[in-house]
Amino acid sequence: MQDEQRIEEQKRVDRVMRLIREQLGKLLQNSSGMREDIVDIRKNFWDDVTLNFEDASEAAESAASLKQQAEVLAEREHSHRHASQQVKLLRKLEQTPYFGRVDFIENGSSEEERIYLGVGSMLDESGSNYLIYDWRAPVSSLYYDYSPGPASYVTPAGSIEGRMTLKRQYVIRRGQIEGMFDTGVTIGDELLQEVLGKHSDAQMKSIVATIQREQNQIIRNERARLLIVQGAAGSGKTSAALQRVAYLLYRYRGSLQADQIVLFSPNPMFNSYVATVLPELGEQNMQQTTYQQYLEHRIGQSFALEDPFAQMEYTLGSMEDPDYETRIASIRHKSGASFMKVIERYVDTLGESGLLFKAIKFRGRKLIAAEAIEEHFYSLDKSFTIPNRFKMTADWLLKELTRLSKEERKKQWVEDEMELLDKEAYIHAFNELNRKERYTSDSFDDFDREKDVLATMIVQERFKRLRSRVKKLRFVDTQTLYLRLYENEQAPWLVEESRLEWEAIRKLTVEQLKHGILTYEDATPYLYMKDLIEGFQTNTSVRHLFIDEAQDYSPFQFYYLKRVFPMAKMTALGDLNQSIFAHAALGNGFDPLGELYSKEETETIVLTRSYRSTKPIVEFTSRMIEGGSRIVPFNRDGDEPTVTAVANESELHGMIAERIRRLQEEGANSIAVICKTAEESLTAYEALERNCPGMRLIEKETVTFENGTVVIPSYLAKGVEFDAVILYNASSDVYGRESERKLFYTACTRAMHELHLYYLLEPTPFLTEAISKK
Ligand SMILES: Nc1ncnc2c1ncn2[C@@H]1O[C@H](COP(=O)(O)OP(=O)(O)OP(=O)(O)O)[C@@H](O)[C@H]1O
Repeated sequence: MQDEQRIEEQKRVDRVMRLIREQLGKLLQNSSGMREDIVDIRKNFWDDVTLNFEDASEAAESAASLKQQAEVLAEREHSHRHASQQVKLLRKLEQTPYFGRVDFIENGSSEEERIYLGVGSMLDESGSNYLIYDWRAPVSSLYYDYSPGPASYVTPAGSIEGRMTLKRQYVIRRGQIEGMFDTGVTIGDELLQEVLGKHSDAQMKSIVATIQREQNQIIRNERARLLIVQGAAGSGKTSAALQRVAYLLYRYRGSLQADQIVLFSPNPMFNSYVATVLPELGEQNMQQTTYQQYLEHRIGQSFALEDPFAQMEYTLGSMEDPDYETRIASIRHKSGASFMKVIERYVDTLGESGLLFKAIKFRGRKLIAAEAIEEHFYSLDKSFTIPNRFKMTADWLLKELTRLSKEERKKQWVEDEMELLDKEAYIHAFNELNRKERYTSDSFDDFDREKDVLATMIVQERFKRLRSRVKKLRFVDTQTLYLRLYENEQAPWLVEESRLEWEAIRKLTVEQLKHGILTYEDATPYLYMKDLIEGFQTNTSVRHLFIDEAQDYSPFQFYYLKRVFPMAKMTALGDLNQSIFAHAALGNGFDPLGELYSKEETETIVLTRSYRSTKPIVEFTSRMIEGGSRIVPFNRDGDEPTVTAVANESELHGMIAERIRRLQEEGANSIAVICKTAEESLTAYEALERNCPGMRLIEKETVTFENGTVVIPSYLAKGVEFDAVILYNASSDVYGRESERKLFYTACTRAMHELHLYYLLEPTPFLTEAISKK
């Protein structure tokens, strides 16, 4: 029976493959014709357009002819784009036409429908029956949400109820069925086993064939304005996020473009790690960025901006610094909503007085004094908001500049520069006068007029920069304004900041700012203040914001992102057990995030199954954290993690090098030696590199994620995974503080198949706990 079914199924695959090839052949032929057409139209564009501007009606006809020709071109180009997308899809289907099937009988019908699922839809010869359904089609959710029995799916027209009689999975490669499973409750454990058991790839993979039910809830959620996903390490948060992007692009095709979706990821290397998932699904990539890149773009050169990794290095390795406790308190303090209120109170007072302006200078002279700008600003009606008053002040300044530029033309420096002008400039002046018809047959002062034009040109050119600076509101001294926020200990906006540590925080911040340093914890408050003053620079074209590793963002940062992207729905994916930033230690998890939108607009999905690591690894790492028993390992077997005590550093390096050699022999594609900090990583790399050829050191600037053997600081390993993880030094003096528990856990959970830990003297208490709780 099994064999018969397989033969039947193979016959269907053969038929579909034949059709794919036929359709592909036709499309390729048509699209090459289309391409020739386009090239032809472009080449002969002007030949086929009749241009005549003799009178108004001829001109109108010419415009119509031009428009028509442009439309033909646009239409051909559109068809060509569509055809080449179709070609791409068929080529993918040619590899694996489909991966699943469900048989479904709708209530009230006697007909059993067979639904085959693939990465895209395909119709039969008649054009009216689906041979393959796109995995994102409404009916396809049956496959992800149900096992055989009563089942339903939602269409735009309502819910369809019925009965699923079969759910089948296929492994098809190059047109041959290599495996076939009829599945029960979950989607093919066999297939999932196979997928998860493989060695890692330098790129994240699409999980389309094995999406789990709870992941499907994330992917297809359309209601929530804010979707919060709290998921255990390796539970597929990032995977589900990327599938969700593909789903949204399909669901809202025609109205949603890939560049209206932005993914905020933890570091630039992560961008390269996930870059192929969407193209693999036949979609264009969304925009990818990091919070730091956004900050850099906004803050520019005005400060020496610290990045989150430098902050992390400090919090992990500078305990000896006398300011350490103050800095940690400062990071925590500036991350919360109460500090936002401080900034708001401060900006409120600036509406009355206290704004700082910069004089507009030109050639070393003050053209407009700071006092004059201040006077103008505060003379404006106070019922206007500060940003509006700035806009009005800028308009006034631009008018002033126009007036001043006229005076400037008479200055000696303009004469001097005129003498240095070349022939082209004179010709330009002549043409300009001609254009304005200033030359008349009886004019006798042409020379003076030419000089005037040249002087205007020179001054205008030099004033361009001034005008552009005014338009960008560069006449406001936001840097010093931010310093003023802290300078006065009695300031009214600080009334509630009476906590003991505040005085120390205030002094430390003044010190940093005076040195031109803007720490990571100050960057968002600074931008918030700047935007409250100058007006928010919002981005209204972005419709979906994805925030991966959401536990690393402070409530302040979330609030800020919401303001910057007011039209976007937000999907925040995180794991509170991996909160490694000092600002996250506030103990209230994602609660502040839930306050961003109303309860009706917010949904939370919890993922507890972990897919990345083998069962022994998940069981081992879960014992390191509170509530770890709630994490359910996927049933995949493997070796127990090893814990090795070493006597000294030279033994440590010898044993790790030997371990790497063995792992490489066994065929591991990716091996990571995970260290706590960048500093420790460098030490490890220098000691190991000689005995481990090809080993690479990953630093915060690294932008590509590749297979191989690497040494990597724990915080950069976030979000990625490796076949084998070697935890470089799990001693108690490295991971001894409670605040380092989650960092240690994050590092260990990067392992897919093997985990090996080493320590000197005494193991970290987290490790002792994991061993003793067994
Ligand atoms: N449904 C699935 N089918 C196949 N593989 C899956 C599935 N869900 C997750 N995985 C695999 O599990 C691994 C972990 O997934 P992912 O990186 O998305 O998890 P995560 O929750 O973002 O992890 P972390 O928070 O630890 O970084 C990946 O290799 C991914 O391909």
